[in-house]
Amino acid sequence: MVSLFGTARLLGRGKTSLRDLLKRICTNMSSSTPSGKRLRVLVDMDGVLADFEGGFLKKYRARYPDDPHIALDDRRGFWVSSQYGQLRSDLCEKAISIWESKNFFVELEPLPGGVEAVKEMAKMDDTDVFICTSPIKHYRHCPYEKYAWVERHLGHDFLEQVILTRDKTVITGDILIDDKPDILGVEPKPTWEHVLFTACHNKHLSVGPSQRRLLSWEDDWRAVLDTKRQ
Ligand SMILES: Cc1cn([C@H]2C[C@H](O)[C@@H](COP(=O)(O)O)O2)c(=O)[nH]c1=O
Ligand SMILES: [Mg+2]
Repeated sequence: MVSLFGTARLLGRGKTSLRDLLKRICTNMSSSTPSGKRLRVLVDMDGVLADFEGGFLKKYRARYPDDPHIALDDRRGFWVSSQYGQLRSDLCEKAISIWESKNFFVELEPLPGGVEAVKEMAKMDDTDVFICTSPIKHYRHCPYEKYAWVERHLGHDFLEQVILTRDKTVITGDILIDDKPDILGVEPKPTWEHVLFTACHNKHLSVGPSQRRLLSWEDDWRAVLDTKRQ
C-alpha cells in the first residue's frame, strides 16, 4: 500500500505524476480478473508500433541504390539480414549497417493506429501496458533512440513503461503483442500469451490453432484483451 508519507515524498520529488500515483493506489483497491489481478499487456515496438521494415527499406535503398533490394511484399522470415544475405552474401552486412546507424530507430514512423491503441489501453481500468522491446547489441544509438521514440510519440510519462530486454520470456505479463513468430528464451513457459501481430514477413505463415493474431491495430484488440480478463 502506498503510504501518505511516501505519496507526498514521491510527488514532492517530481518522480511521479498525480495520475500515476492514483493508479498505483487504486491497484491496491480494485481487481479486474477472477484471479484478482490487473491485466498486464506487453506491446512490442519494432514491427508493432514502429515501422521497422518500411524504415529499413527506405534507408537501405537510399544508401545502396545500385544494390538489389527485397520489396516488402517479398519479405519472408523475421530476420531481414538473413534474407538479404541469401540474396547476395555481402548484403547481410549492408542491411545490418542500416539499423546500426544513428537516427535509424528514432526516425521510424509509427505504424497506423498503434500509438492511439496503446494510449487507449493505458487509460483502461485495471490495465497496465508496457512497451517490451529488444535492443540490438550494437548499443551506441539503439537503446537511447528507443526511449526517445517513446517520449516523442507517447509522452514523457510513458518512459516508465519501457522494458528493454533481449529475452522477453523472463518478463511476466498476460499478453505479449509481437510480430516475431517464435519468441524464445531461457524461460520455457512464459506467463504471457503471444498474440502474433501481422507484418510483411509473417503474413504468409500458417500459425497453430492455439496462436491468435492481430491483423493490424484496426483489428479488435479490445476484444483480445477482454478474453484475458475473464
Ligand atoms: C529484422 C531484424 C531485426 N533485428 C533487431 C532489431 C530490433 O532491435 C530487434 C527486434 O526487436 P523486437 O523487440 O523483436 O521487435 O531485432 C536484427 O538484429 N536483425 C534483423 O534482421
Ligand atoms: Mg518486433
